[in-house]
Amino acid sequence: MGDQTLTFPRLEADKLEPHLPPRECSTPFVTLTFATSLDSALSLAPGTRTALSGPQSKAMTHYLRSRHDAICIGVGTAVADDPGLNCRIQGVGATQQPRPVVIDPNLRWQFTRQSKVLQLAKSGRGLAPFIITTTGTALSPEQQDLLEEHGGKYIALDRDAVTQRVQWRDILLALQSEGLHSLMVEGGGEVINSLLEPGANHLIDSVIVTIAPTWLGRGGVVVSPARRVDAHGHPIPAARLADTNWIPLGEDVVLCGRLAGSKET
Ligand SMILES: NC(=O)c1ccc[n+]([C@@H]2O[C@H](COP(=O)([O-])OP(=O)(O)OC[C@H]3O[C@@H](n4cnc5c(N)ncnc54)[C@H](O)[C@@H]3O)[C@@H](O)[C@H]2O)c1
Ligand SMILES: Nc1nc(=O)c(N)c(NC[C@H](O)[C@H](O)[C@H](O)COP(=O)(O)O)[nH]1
Repeated sequence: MGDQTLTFPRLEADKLEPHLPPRECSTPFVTLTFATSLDSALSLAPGTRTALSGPQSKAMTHYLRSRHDAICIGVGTAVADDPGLNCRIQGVGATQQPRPVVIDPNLRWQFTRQSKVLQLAKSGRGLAPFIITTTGTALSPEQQDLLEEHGGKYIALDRDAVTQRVQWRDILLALQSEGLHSLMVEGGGEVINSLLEPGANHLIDSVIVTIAPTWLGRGGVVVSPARRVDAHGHPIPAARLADTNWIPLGEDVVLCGRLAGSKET
């Protein structure tokens, strides 16, 4: 996403305010946010990064980062994007950077000293990641040293016995015990779809989606959570937003809301 400093106008920031974590929050506040095409795609293919946001909504994403303690992605995104995961809003200094969190249960991410997130941590323009992995996974001492040298660490959590995934509730509790009280979940597809499933979506406090005026076409990484069924086994919608606010930003529109039927914001 480039390296220049970004600004986000106060007028637009005020419109987002009802959808953001309060300045002080004790329980973890979870914001789900991503950029999507008109056909619900996050990128053209799993291993590639696709620019969807225009300049104004890109600045908004960095403004959102300035308002959260931590930002979370899955390992698929870490591998595809070599992300920076810092905040480049003008005036946000080294002490106000969000903590990157990468969910990597099987330690697929082979980060190096050259990885963007570690370079930014080294130069004081961001923080090194906390990597969520699973209990019993063998850590490489070299990777662990490299991560800790930059101020990051591994956090090992148990897998859920049924799904074999790490439960979102456990991730939030672990982050809370690290003093991280608001989390911005950025993607990718598997992370977003798993968070939108019925067992987890009650944990989402706010949803902020950038919709770009483009169709990426079939074969991309899409946001499309598993369907639910009613008592008769008939499919019903997976989730819906309530209290929506549509904010045009350049050629994009930003859709804010909360999940209908989930906890109050
Ligand atoms: N447009 C956007 O806003 C946006 C945002 C983020 C990523 N992306 C794109 O999305 C693509 C990557 O998406 P993806 O679906 O391939 O990967 P992903 O980033 O969702 O990572 C998937 C991996 O994360 C782990 N994971 C996710 N949820 C888990 C859970 N609950 N428990 C345990 N492990 C879990 C698993 O190992 C899984 O294989 C890339 O192309 C990236 O550029 C786009
Ligand atoms: N808002 C937004 N608009 C986009 O057009 C786009 N492609 C992403 N993508 C998000 C992204 O894939 C992950 O959140 C990154 O991996 C973060 O990377 P940076 O810190 O920006 O380097 N996000």
